[in-house]
Amino acid sequence: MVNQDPTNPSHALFDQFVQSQTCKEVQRTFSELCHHLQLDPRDYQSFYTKLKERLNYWKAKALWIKLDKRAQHQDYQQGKVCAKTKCLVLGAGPCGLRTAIELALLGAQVVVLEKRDSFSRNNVLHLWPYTIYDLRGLAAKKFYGKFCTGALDHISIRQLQLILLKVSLLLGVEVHTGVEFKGWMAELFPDDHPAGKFQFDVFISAGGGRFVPDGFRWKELRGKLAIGITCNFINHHSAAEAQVAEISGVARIYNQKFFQDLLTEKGIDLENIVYYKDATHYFVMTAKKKSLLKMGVIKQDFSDANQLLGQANVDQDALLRYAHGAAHFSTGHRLPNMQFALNHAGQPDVAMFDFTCMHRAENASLVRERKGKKLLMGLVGDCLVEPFWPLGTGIARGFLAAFDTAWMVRSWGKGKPHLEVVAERESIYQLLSQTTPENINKNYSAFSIDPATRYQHVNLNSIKANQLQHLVPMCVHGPDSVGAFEELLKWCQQHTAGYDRVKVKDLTQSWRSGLALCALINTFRPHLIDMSSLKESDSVHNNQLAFSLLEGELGIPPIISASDMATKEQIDKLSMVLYLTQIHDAFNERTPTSGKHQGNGCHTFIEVLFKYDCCSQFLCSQPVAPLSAPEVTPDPELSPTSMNNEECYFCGQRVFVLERISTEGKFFHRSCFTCQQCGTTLRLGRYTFSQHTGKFYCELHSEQIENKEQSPSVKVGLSVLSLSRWEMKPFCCIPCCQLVAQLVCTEQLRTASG
Ligand SMILES: NC(=O)C1=CN([C@@H]2O[C@H](COP(=O)(O)OP(=O)(O)OC[C@H]3O[C@@H](n4cnc5c(N)ncnc54)[C@H](OP(=O)(O)O)[C@@H]3O)[C@@H](O)[C@H]2O)C=CC1
Repeated sequence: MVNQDPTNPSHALFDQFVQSQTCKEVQRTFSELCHHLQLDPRDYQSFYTKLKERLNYWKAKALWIKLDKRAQHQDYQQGKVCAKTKCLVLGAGPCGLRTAIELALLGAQVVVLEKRDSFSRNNVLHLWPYTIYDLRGLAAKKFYGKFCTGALDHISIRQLQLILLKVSLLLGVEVHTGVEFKGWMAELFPDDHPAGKFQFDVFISAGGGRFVPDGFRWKELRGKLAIGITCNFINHHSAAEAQVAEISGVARIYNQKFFQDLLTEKGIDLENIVYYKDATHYFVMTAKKKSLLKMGVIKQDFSDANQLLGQANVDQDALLRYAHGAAHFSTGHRLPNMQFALNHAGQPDVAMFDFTCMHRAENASLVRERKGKKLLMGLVGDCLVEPFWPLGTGIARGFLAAFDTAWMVRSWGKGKPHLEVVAERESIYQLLSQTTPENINKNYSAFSIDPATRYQHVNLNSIKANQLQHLVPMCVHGPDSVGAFEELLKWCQQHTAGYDRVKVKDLTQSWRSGLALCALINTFRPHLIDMSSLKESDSVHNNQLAFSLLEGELGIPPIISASDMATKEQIDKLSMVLYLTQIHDAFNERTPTSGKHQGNGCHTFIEVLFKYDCCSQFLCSQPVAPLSAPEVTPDPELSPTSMNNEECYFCGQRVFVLERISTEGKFFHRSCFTCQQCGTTLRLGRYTFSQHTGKFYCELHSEQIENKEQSPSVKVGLSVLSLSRWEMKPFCCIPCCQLVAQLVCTEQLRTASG
């Protein structure tokens, strides 16, 4: 090669690396380059710097300029911000690799595991303008000269993975292929793989739609049956093939004649079709069930989509004929020599699937304890939100989530309290499903991992830490928290000592009769309670009195009902700790005015507890009111709901923290969470929520409701209903049916690989 120094083999190796066209080749040439330059790729902190120093080659320099520009962004703080963070990324799909790059730029040690040992996906992805800009910034064109030339706005998954793999390796990411992550117990396969020794404090799953790690919950959202077919034909790159125009999306309502002719000529009935010319000739179409049955592609009609499209019910040869016929016709019979490309299994690359059903994780992050240490977990890509093909959102939202995840890891690396890290991530996650090319910021050059550069109207605090207690484990064993509990106990003992029938020995049983709580209140507000009037046996009354006073005077809501407190076999220690902590903090604002004791107790338990993530679910959502001299004697019979702002969404009754569950931003009793139609108890991971009616349904009735709501006179009405149920809010606001029809149908499959 003319451009390289013939005396320097590293230049040739570098060229080979840049031009490699398979995953294996990239890994091999990279390893040879490292070997030649005497670089250890595991030396992640200085690998990139040393590589730049040792590879004095103008072609490489052009690449460094691009990567340096990105790396110098202030968000990364010169790669120091996550210097102590160790991240395991599962999946070397486009989203896993894109995330890995950002984590490496933050200075983290990053290991990627991928169970496949080759990149074999021919399907073509539509790229939103910002993703094109982003990939250009990562020197995509240096690795793939044809990247988005002219008006092209798509790329094959395989090619995209190759680009991202190369950038990842250059930035010091360790990528292992042919390794499967088997879960926390079984860890890796093969089980003796060296990556099994990697100790990490951040785990990012980018394993695609089928891999969701333990701890994350999914929502399944169903729309109208829609059957997608993808197929790839070999691109021989002949002049005749070059002449054939791409179809960036043709929908039935715009070209009735085209679809009618296709039906007449071939018996193929489609809603729409897209054709992209890339490494392959790639087609994606939505086919009507009736024509698939008629053409013998689907053998038997079933109402269940899984059964309908199950392997046993599909005639593969008929499917090939169907796909071939549609592709041939739609390109005006001008594509010569149409041979199917092969998929990773060596079979003709044709797939038929149901894209009616979408999955979406309820949360994008959580914290777990693993091997005695805190582990931050996050989801990106299809395992976070399965893309709705007709909107072509896969990569665009996948990359946004990758940046958001990197922002989360940055906060983690900076030592932000765990609950706050998760709360911020979840606040940002709320925006993802509503993002469109139109409503993201347009200044692409300013895009960074900081969400404010990309989303309009970001509120990093829209979800509060106290709503996320289930995502962050409680640590009651840490030495500091044990100390804090003892200190709290001591404070309680100090301020209840000397009261008749009160002996505080612990933070649970000693409080059952309610007398200890009343004594605590009496110490600080003696005129609120006449202790002599209380009977030890009347524990429900005593507890109710104490709870009402504490809520009315201090704004501290009870965590449990008075009767449960009196009769429940077990009193939850941590709940009590946090309840008493709030009382402590509220009373600590002031010293006792009179009563048996003077002086305040200990310092802030909450701080210690927060430090150890003893979560804030029990903390009052309003600031605790400072104690003021009461004007009136509170009524001991005060209704527990009278000051209640935590009502069950279903029954309207008070829902105590300990008995409540929440989803869709609503709080309710576990027992009230039932299907609106049949009363079956619902599970958090399996229900349908209608945004129209605000009601919850079981799987069976979600379909019936959907059918009922479908108006036969306005067919797209169902799509509107479905889209709104999938929280694509901009669509539901469009009043004009025609406009909706246009949006749904033109977008459908325009960007289909999504
Ligand atoms: N057919 C298509 O057209 C597809 C398109 N895409 C596009 O790519 C976009 C981004 O996808 P992305 O989220 O990155 O997901 P991908 O599916 O592209 O990548 C995930 C990778 O992780 C691998 N994986 C899954 N489980 C494990 C495991 N336990 N251990 C190790 N590796 C594992 C998967 O292998 P395996 O696949 O063998 O499970 C896959 O190679 C999508 O939104 C979509 O646009 C993605 C997938 C398919």
